[in-house]
Amino acid sequence: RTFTFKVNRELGQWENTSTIYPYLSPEQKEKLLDNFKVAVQIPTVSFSESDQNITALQEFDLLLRRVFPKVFSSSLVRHEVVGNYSHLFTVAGADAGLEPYMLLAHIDVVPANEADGWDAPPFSAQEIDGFIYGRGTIDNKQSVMGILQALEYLLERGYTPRRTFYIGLGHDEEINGEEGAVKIVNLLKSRGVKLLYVLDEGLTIMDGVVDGLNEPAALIGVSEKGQTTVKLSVSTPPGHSSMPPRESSIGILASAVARLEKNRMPNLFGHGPERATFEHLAHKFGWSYRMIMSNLWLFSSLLSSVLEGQPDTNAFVRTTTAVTMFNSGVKINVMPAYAEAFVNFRIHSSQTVQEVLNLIESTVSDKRVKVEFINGFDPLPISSYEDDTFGYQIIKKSVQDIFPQVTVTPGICVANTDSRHYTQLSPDIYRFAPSWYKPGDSARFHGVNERISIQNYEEIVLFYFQLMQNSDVRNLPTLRS
Ligand SMILES: CCCCCCCC/C=C\CCCCCCCC(=O)N[C@@H](CCCCN)C(=O)O
Ligand SMILES: [Zn+2]
Ligand SMILES: [Zn+2]
Repeated sequence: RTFTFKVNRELGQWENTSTIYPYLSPEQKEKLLDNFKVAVQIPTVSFSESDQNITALQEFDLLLRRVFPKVFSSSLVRHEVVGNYSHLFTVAGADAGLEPYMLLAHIDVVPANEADGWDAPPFSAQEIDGFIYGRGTIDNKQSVMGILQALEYLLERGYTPRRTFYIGLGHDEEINGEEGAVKIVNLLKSRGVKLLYVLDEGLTIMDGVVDGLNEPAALIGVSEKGQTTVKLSVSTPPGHSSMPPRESSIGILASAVARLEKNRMPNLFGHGPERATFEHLAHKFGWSYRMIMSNLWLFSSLLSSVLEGQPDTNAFVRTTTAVTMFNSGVKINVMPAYAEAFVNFRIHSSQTVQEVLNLIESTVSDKRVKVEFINGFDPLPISSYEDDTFGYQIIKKSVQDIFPQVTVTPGICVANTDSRHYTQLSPDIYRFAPSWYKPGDSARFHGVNERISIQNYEEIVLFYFQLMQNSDVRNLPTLRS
């Protein structure tokens, strides 16, 4: 098989849309950092589907109104509160004939506990060595604040968009988005809105994460994995611990769970959009890897075994298995009557929920273990990333404008986002925010020491600033043949 390398669209002539140069003055840098820190300091935590910090969500609403006065007063912007704490902004374009697009982000964060080993309190937004530490700094207040800050600066500088766009800020993404994203989608559907493209949180700029790839790469998520959760349970007669049976309910369940962890789901490298990721990156690898990369499918088993060696790259190549809850036992000297475990699977693009359930059954293969389907959905459709795909090319151009040293390539988002609720509004949904992701950073998502560099936050504001202007082109440039 030979590779086709995509011709860079920047070789074509881009339409001029009276661009406001992406620049931040020292005063603006100071202000945007202050705004971002306050946003991180408000603990907008989603604890569970029935427990959110409502006071914090209300405080966040007031913050947005206070720090983005132009956004909230401009005659071009319509603001609506949806589901009590989510926000929908409609920014009116001058040309009603152009199809609108939409930017998404979420306000809520997962819980954080300083005692887990944070270097700074998780809602302090403390600055250490040029980084702001805090829950939400990369998931996903950098996008919430970055988008609105960019719009504020554009409005300050007299910007009037040509193409209408929407901004949707969900307040419950971390607990499924039923009150936020789902209600925003229903509202837009009732208005007959169709979107040219949607951009949400997701993949990032990977730097030094893949062995042999010496340059940074911006991975635009063109799909996201599906997921399913199953409950495994075992019931055995209770009794005195001085006369235990050969196997306890805990032991039987532990063996089943261990079988699932040991027998991972198949490595499906090359069967989903991750194939395109490596095709686009092949020529960027160091010389020792280049032979492997340029004969990718000849060497795919070698490459896929390298990828499955790390948790983040492993998530790229297979359906992952995560045992997340395990409960049993009531007293030291009582044999437990019942043991249960929850296992969360993130489904590779080339598999379905049903196929994963079948594999679970055959791996557990013990009639004493009850396997119950809790919930799940198939992997999301794959958005287009062709040379003539407007959304993908506009995102790519905006990345290249702000990060000229970065290669842009399609990827697959390993986690889920609010954008999965938008499939009826647009076929082209992308998951990406330009935060830098370096070795070790995977542990910061939902983990300890979540942080972003001050410089990176400024780059994010400029990226959205550029994206809003680039989206105003009527058509993509024609490629030279
Ligand atoms: C070739 C390199 C491959 C590297 C691939 C891995 C890179 C991972 C980089 C970033 C991952 C960031 C994911 C950000 C989105 C997080 C969204 C999130 O947390 N979603 C939740 C939704 C929960 C909804 C309630 N069930 C989730 O998926 O759990
Ligand atoms: Zn998120
Ligand atoms: Zn998250």
